[in-house]
Amino acid sequence: MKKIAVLGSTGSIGTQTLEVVRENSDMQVTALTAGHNIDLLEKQAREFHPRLVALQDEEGAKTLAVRLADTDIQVLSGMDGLMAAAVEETADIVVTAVVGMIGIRPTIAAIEAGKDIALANKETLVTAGHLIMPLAAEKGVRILPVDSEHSAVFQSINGEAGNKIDKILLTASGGPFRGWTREQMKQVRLEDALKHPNWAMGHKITIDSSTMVNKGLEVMEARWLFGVEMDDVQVVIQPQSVIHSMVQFEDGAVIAQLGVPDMKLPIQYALLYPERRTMPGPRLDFWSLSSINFETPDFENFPGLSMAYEAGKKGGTMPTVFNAANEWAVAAFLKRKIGYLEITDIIGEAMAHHRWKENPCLEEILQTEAETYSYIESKY
Ligand SMILES: NC(=O)C1=CN([C@@H]2O[C@H](COP(=O)(O)OP(=O)(O)OC[C@H]3O[C@@H](n4cnc5c(N)ncnc54)[C@H](OP(=O)(O)O)[C@@H]3O)[C@@H](O)[C@H]2O)C=CC1
Ligand SMILES: CC(=O)[C@@H](O)[C@H](O)COP(=O)(O)O
Ligand SMILES: [Mn+2]
Repeated sequence: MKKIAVLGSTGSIGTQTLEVVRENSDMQVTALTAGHNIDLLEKQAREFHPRLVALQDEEGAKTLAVRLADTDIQVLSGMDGLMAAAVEETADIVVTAVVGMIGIRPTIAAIEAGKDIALANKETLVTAGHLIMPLAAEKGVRILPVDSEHSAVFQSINGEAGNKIDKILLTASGGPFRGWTREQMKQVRLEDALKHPNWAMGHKITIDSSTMVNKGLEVMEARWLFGVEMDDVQVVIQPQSVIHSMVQFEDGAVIAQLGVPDMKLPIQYALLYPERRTMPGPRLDFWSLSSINFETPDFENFPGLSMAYEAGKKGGTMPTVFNAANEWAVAAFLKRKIGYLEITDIIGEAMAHHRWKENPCLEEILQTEAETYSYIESKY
């Protein structure tokens, strides 16, 4: 029996993880967490019978405890609840499906407790990869990628132990504004940015895809997961999101993973690795697929991607500034408090203002996040 804790179970990745669990009778849920969605968390708790559930919202957790009083499920709240779910003793693997760098502390706690990590929460690796990867190695736990591109790379290097990666070719859809100029993007509304061409995802990552910041975060994520340099990761626009990513080896061979855009495959692969198992759903039909296209990324009109390379190459606290500024700006854009182009303007301003530190510890990462927020709030 595979015992699974899901951090962020009410979100896009969380609910798809539970669909995978529903389809596999040898999987069992040990803990579930959410931010505020008390109704869905209660429903999930009643269906999957975890030992504990945690809600970020303290008041909501009190209500949930009353609602679940007829069960033996423990109800916790806040960061303590998230941490307890991450280290719940019976779990083998923790799916990190919370959004944002709030995931750093529970991910570190889970690794310290010896749990394998099915990692969706890319912001954690971007900001704390230099702490997490060595810790995982020391504890002998596996960091199994859930992000579709990283799962594709992981699948492409399966069986290639000992062979050096020459280049990771990280595919990007280009988002809803592919081919647009900054001038055209001035009028972008929230509703436009939330229309991803190929994937149905949570709001934050959908906005990140539209600005190409998602791809920038993914370049940094790949650098930590696969132990390569930033310049060894090349972004390739593949508008249909059919090729999920590719790896070029030293002899020039390129190995890719393809499939329909469906996150349940990378989720199941991470949970069952190295086993592949039947999965219901549509398949790629090469007879009806008219074309697979490629384009070069537009670094000028999508400065979020250039700034991500700059932040990743600088290292230290700079990826945290890049990420924290983006989290702040996307949250403000989702509340219609800033315009679309201000998202990347804010990231640039925060990076230019930052006093850089090398090799930050956890406290310094969280302090950098707080300082980045205060700087932006003093201006916006
Ligand atoms: N969606 C996708 O297809 C993909 C997502 N990812 C990554 O996976 C992660 C999750 O993305 P996604 O599922 O889209 O996000 P969602 O916004 O759909 O879900 C986020 C989950 O985290 C919970 N949550 C939000 N804020 C907090 C908080 N402050 N404390 C505790 N829990 C919180 C939410 O609870 P509530 O519902 O109560 O708000 C929800 O359960 C992100 O890092 C994203 O980049 C990577 C690849 C693909
Ligand atoms: C499904 C997934 O992994 C997302 O990160 C997706 O890749 C976003 O699409 P973009 O390629 O548009 O960023
Ligand atoms: Mn992705």
